[in-house]
Amino acid sequence: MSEPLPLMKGLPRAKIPTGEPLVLASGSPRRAELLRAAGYDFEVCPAADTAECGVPYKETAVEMVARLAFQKAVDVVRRRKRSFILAADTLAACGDRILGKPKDRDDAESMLRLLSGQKHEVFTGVCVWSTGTDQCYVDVVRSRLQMSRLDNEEIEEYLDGGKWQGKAGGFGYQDDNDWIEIVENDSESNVVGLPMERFAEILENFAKLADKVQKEVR
Ligand SMILES: Cc1cn([C@H]2C[C@H](O)[C@@H](COP(=O)(O)OP(=O)(O)OP(=O)(O)O)O2)c(=O)[nH]c1=O
Repeated sequence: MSEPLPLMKGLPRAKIPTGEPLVLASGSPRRAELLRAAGYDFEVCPAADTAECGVPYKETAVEMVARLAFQKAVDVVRRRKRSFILAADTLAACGDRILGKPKDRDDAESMLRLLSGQKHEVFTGVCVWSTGTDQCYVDVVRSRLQMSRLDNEEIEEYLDGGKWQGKAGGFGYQDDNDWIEIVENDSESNVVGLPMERFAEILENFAKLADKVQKEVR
């Protein structure tokens, strides 16, 4: 088995406040790996792709990740009894462009060319929901990053390797090259899909933070 990445070490863990089983409402291998590395027991129950629908007019990246994390949680809440559900959504943003997962290699290439040499941001929206107490909380964590200037050869080689697939912005911070530096909010786990430090804080303060959800929302 390969060594865990340095960013998977020393991650915080907190107790699930309601005692319900933790359910990860995401098919992201990174999120599962982060939770596992921190020592959480959990089950994976990904939200349906249709939970990521809707293109509201002039939505900001913060609004979008919050909405998508909430929609993914709702989708799984409808199917689960007595669970503590965790959903998330990650997007990159550069200038006024919001970058999701690339549709194909060409899309990934245009994202990489846009990010090359640029400061940019990664936002992760997190939604936690107790089905027992019907309480829910949504939060967004932002990290600022700097991408090195990439030459054509580096871009082609990265694209050929296929690691861009399934990653917002077409690039993985965890992929072993040193192209990206975090310049603000040093949460590596946030950048790769789940802000573990914030998640632990939310669990510790859930009773104070969470709002009661109207039953009709389900
Ligand atoms: C910016 C960045 C994102 N990512 C990943 C995290 C997420 O898995 C993915 C963004 O896509 P998401 O839509 O947030 O998540 P997902 O499709 O993988 O899973 P699900 O919808 O079931 O929750 O990009 C990295 O792995 N490394 C990075 O550096």
